[in-house]
Amino acid sequence: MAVCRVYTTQSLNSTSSISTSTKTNLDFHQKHVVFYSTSGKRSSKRGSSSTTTVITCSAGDSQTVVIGLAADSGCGKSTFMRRLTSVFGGAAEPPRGGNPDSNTVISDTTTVICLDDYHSLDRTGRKEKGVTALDPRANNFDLMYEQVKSIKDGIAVEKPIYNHVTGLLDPPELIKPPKIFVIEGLHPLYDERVRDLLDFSIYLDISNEVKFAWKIQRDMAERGHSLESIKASIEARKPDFDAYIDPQKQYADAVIEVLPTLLIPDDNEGKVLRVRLIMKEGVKYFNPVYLFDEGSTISWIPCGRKLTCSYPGIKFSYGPDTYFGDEVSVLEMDGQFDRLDELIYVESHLSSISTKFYGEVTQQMLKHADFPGSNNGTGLFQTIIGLKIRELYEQLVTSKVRAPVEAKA
Ligand SMILES: Nc1ncnc2c1ncn2[C@@H]1O[C@H](COP(=O)(O)OP(=O)(O)OP(=O)(O)O)[C@@H](O)[C@H]1O
Ligand SMILES: O=C(CO)[C@H](O)[C@H](O)COP(=O)(O)O
Repeated sequence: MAVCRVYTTQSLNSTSSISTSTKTNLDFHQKHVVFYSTSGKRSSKRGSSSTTTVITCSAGDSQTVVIGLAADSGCGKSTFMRRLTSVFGGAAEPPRGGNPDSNTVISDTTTVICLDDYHSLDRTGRKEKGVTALDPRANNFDLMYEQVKSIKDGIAVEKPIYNHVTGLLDPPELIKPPKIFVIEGLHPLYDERVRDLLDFSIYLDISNEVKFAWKIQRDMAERGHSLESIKASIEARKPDFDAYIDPQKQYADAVIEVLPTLLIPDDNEGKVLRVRLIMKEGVKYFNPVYLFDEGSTISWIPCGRKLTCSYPGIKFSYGPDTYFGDEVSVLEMDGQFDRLDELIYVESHLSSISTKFYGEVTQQMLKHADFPGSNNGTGLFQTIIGLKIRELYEQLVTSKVRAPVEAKA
């Protein structure tokens, strides 16, 4: 039996609204049928209005795994996504022939959407109402929930697009259910209904000092912003970041925390990083990585004959802990690698890293040696989480395939 959803999109000036209803037993047999009946004019220009009705159906046999990646802007989400899609193979590109300013990235197996597309207020609308994009009032969580649920149910959706170039809400784009659907952005863990749809979630927790250093590097060097304007933008976002973004980390299955190094006393350069991978215990299909001996508390300096280290060296730590009242395992790396090919030495001492062959972590890291963070724990832990997501996907799919067979027996 097909399950169909009917979307009616209306946009007027700086706001947009999409209403949905679900219908079963409709006589649609194809998997992702999309019917458009458009009344009014579809347009991205301010001051115009448009109405679009879209019906999408699913045959009900989908196996989409949904992953949430939360972080503030400029905290490495895109870099992480490039590492993740690379683990699954194939190139990741924006939708072909679509809006050139689309925020979506698609590969053979994964579709990554940016939750900025659920801003309900455009740039002018936010300014008029005096709210930031981090404020839940500037975002449409009902639609986010409806559409993530549809994709999980195997139903294609017409997702809005927030255009970062113009600051306007553009006409929607068609998103078909992929094998792995990643929702990345400011609020993937904010709304309980959306949170409950996630098969796995990650929060990138970048400390203020490091965030500032990265922002300067990108926005000054690549975007021509002044130091004062970067400082002002970080300060202006801080109250809403503290109120709405940061608290989401308590819900994440894995948190990658990035802090200044402890190896250099009073370091304020922000180049050498202490990175902590905080992994919740008891998450289905996710077994935390460990160093040497599962559950023990370990401190390890790998520098010496097999790993070349210059000042200030490298220190790993591992052990059990609690995080927001939950039991977790924490793997920490402070310092940076001099020679990435020697990472194999470290990899061989890590267990439960979900590789398919010896040295796969090192291979992935070498493949993307030019990505930011490849010489430290950010790149290492993002790569490992990518491999864990691949394993989780494979186990989830296997369990779904087995379930009906077992039920019959
Ligand atoms: N691991 C890292 N080490 C050093 N710098 C990094 C790291 N990750 C990201 N950066 C810096 O931060 C910038 C932003 O990274 P990226 O584009 O991946 O973040 P984002 O969260 O997707 O940003 P936005 O939401 O603004 O698009 C990069 O250009 C780089 O300068
Ligand atoms: O926090 C952000 C997430 O990327 C952006 O600032 C937000 O989406 C608003 O975008 P813009 O600044 O382009 O209007």
